[in-house]
Amino acid sequence: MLNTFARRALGLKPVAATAVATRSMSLLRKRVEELIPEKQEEVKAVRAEKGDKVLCEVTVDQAYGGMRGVKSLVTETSLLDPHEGIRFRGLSIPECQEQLPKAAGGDEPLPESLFWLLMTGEVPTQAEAESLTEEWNARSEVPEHINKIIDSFPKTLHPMSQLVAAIGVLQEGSLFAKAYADGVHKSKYWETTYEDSMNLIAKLPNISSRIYRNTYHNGDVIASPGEDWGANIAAQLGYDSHEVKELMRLYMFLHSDHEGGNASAHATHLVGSTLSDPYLSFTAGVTALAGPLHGLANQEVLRWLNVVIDEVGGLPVSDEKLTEYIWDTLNSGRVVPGYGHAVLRTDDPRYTCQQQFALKHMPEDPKFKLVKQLHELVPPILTSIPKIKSGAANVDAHSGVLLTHYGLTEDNYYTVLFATSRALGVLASLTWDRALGLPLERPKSYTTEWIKNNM
Ligand SMILES: CC(=O)SCCNC(=O)CCNC(=O)[C@H](O)C(C)(C)COP(=O)(O)OP(=O)(O)OC[C@H]1O[C@@H](n2cnc3c(N)ncnc32)[C@H](O)[C@@H]1OP(=O)(O)O
Ligand SMILES: O=C([O-])CC(=O)C(=O)O
Repeated sequence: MLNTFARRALGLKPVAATAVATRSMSLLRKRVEELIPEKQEEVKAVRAEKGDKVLCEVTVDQAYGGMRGVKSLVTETSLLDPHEGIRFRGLSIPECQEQLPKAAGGDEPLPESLFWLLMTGEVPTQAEAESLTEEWNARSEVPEHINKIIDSFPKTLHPMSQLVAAIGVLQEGSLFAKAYADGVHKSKYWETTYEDSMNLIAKLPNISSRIYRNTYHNGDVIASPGEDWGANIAAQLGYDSHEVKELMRLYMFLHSDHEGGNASAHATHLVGSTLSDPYLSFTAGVTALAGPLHGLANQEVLRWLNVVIDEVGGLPVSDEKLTEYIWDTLNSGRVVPGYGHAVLRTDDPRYTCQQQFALKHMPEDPKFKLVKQLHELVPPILTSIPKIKSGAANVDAHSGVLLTHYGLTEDNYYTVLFATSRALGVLASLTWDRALGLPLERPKSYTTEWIKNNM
């Protein structure tokens, strides 16, 4: 059922929300509302005390070099350490796995509990996490005319392009855009940013799974079972087992956020800084994620593995042949997908966490064994090349084989799952951008001519 704000924005008659939805709808928003004045004061005090401190100097090389290492963003939801990996609001991946509420009978954190953590900095109670499950189910309906538009997309259109287009159309329901057009006071921007974010996140399982079922299963769309967010995604893709639901909860938790400088988070933040609404801002993040050096690398990894397997005539493959293939890739001017990182300098803990899932659920899977073998062979080769700063495995080196194991072999769909998860992090951040009144982002650029003449 659409919530009252969304129905109004879509020109539909408001209907009474269920008692459950009304109760739960207030929980997270109420907590965020309580936290905003505290956080605004904190930021004000930090800026007053430390506003003139220097975070870093920027060299000409950094300006040409993709701003690597330039410290110039503030993002509250997570922080990346080059050696330790990501911490979500201070909690490492194992700490989240231990502390965050789970589904009944499950071992992996509910994405709902992670979203609560990202939004508030607090570990939710089981009841708080479950209130989000209820709330997202209550907000999950996609208007029928938008479903029809999604159904009209050709199967040949890349699923990421379908996702961008679908979210672009969903934007007609943006409460932020409407409130802005109606002249809302800037102190209230966060409220409709929050509502749009919640509506968009709630609808993503319906949208993402519809794209999958249309593209690969002749439009045989599966209705939401109304379980938790991760379980709904698994079920609507066509996987009803406990194990795939667990995998989907884990996947959605792991891919959600990676501080503010990665291309999808930064793109969402940048576009959001123009006061573009959450739907349009998120499409910017999705298009960034669709690049092969970023999220699409998970698709590229699976393709790379499949080409290796075809070329060597099946598994297992010897270390010698694999080494030869890695060098062929490098010598032909291509990257080895799933390895290297702009910030991380050791194995990505998201890789390690997925490996633990595989060891528990699918230790004998031949492609998992190939991934493990590559994990031994690729890093020393890459680190033997002086220009490469890290040869370590990143998150994308592993995710595809987990999905493939359970039968989800359509690799050009994988990044849609990544994007669905990434919505949790970047939309939580966007809500805080509005709550803290962050301004338009607009760094200064120079020409080469200027640098030659002035540096
Ligand atoms: C969710 C994510 O986004 S995780 C990352 C997913 N992307 C991939 O797995 C793609 C493969 N990896 C890469 O292309 C890179 O390691 C990136 C894009 C992730 C990081 O790039 P950078 O920060 O520029 O890394 P770095 O400083 O080490 O790059 C220096 C050189 O090494 C190369 N290099 C880095 N990693 C690799 C790799 N895996 N294979 C081959 N070459 C590599 C770069 O292409 C660059 O070459 P160039 O100077 O000729 O352009
Ligand atoms: O941090 C980065 O640059 C890329 C990455 O791993 C992510 O966004 O998940």
